[in-house]
Amino acid sequence: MKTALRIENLSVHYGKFTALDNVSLELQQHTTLGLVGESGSGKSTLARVIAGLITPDEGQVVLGSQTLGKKRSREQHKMIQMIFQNPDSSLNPKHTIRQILAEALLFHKIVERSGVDKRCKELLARVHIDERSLDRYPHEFSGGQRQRIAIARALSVEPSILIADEPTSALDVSVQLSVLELFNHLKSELNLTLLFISHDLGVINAISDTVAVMRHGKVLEINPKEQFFTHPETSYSRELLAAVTRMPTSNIEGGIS
Ligand SMILES: Nc1ncnc2c1ncn2[C@@H]1O[C@H](COP(=O)(O)OP(=O)(O)OP(=O)(O)O)[C@@H](O)[C@H]1O
Repeated sequence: MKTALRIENLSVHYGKFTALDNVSLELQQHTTLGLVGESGSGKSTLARVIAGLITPDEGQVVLGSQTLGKKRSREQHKMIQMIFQNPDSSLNPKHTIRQILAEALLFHKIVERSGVDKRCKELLARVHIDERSLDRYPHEFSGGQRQRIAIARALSVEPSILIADEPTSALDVSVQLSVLELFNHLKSELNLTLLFISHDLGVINAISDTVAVMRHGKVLEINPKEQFFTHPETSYSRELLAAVTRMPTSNIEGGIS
């Protein structure tokens, strides 16, 4: 298996508080790394550093064979896309879905202007939204549909790595499952590498190949999913698993039984 992304000795301090403490890990190509940990453990900070939204105080992010500097090129930005808990943070409410997708497609020169419409329709089809919705505005969709549109927007620039930070936490359980199925499907269809953050171990089980556990800004454990769920390495992981009193059932491939 090839390494898609490597992070080396990352530290981030907010004043005197250390949010990331010398974190190193690797994302293997075409796999999903599920990142778990209690609130405040540094998961979002790590995601934001990888996406280039925060500059770390120490350490580096290496994409393939390129070390990403403080100022990323447009091409480097495009390769790592992020999806947030609240899809509205990436969907301009004043723009139609067509405008939202077209802006990304043209900015990153993915298609010529004449090819925008066709590509917008393909992107919507990919996330199972009716192509006739292109002239509607974000508020005209449900939360689950808005998250699908945010995923289409992220995919529009053809990234190799997708970071999803609690993308299903704000959704109803039934909608959560369909969005998770979509991520699993897109991963295999588009050969994506995923970093998927969730505090929900049921979700992590349904989506991950590998699980990493964070606490107090450090990665405590990183292991194949099966090993994490059956033979967790640290007492903290055992506590996390013991704290789960109810796991949702799923029919997602590789999901919860
Ligand atoms: N801009 C900031 N300024 C100061 N402190 C911050 C800032 N952003 C995050 N923190 C602190 O850093 C720590 C890690 O935050 P982070 O959002 O990375 O954790 P998390 O594991 O994603 O938590 P959650 O699951 O609640 O989203 C928290 O204690 C948070 O309060």
